[in-house]
Amino acid sequence: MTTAEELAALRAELDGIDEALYGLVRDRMRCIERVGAVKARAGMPVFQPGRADEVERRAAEHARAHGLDETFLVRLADLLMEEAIRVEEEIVAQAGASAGPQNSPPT
Ligand SMILES: C=C(O[C@@H]1C=C(C(=O)O)C=C[C@H]1O)C(=O)O
Repeated sequence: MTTAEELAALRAELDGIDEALYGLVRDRMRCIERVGAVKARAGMPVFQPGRADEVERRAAEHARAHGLDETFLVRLADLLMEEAIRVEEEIVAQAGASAGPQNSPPT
């Protein structure tokens, strides 16, 4: 196999892995939408610091257990949470807007 062929095969493998990874990100975001709907219904704040710490801790633990760089995996978890919070905020805002004036305090 030439170097070019070897690289092409590895890059095709990477493309497949990326597709699988993006599919999991999509699944995570669908789940986040459901979390956002629950929080909107319960009037809970979107950002839950205790849970965010736990997600970071689990990422660090996974990195240590599987020989990945801890800082990298925690950054990845933070990036996923950043997007999750943006989407949840949107869902909560929409739920508030569509609830209409009956949700506002009396004037
Ligand atoms: C998903 C949640 O909401 C936010 C997003 C998180 C995530 O993407 O894992 C974690 C903490 C939260 O602030 C949650 O509260 O569970």
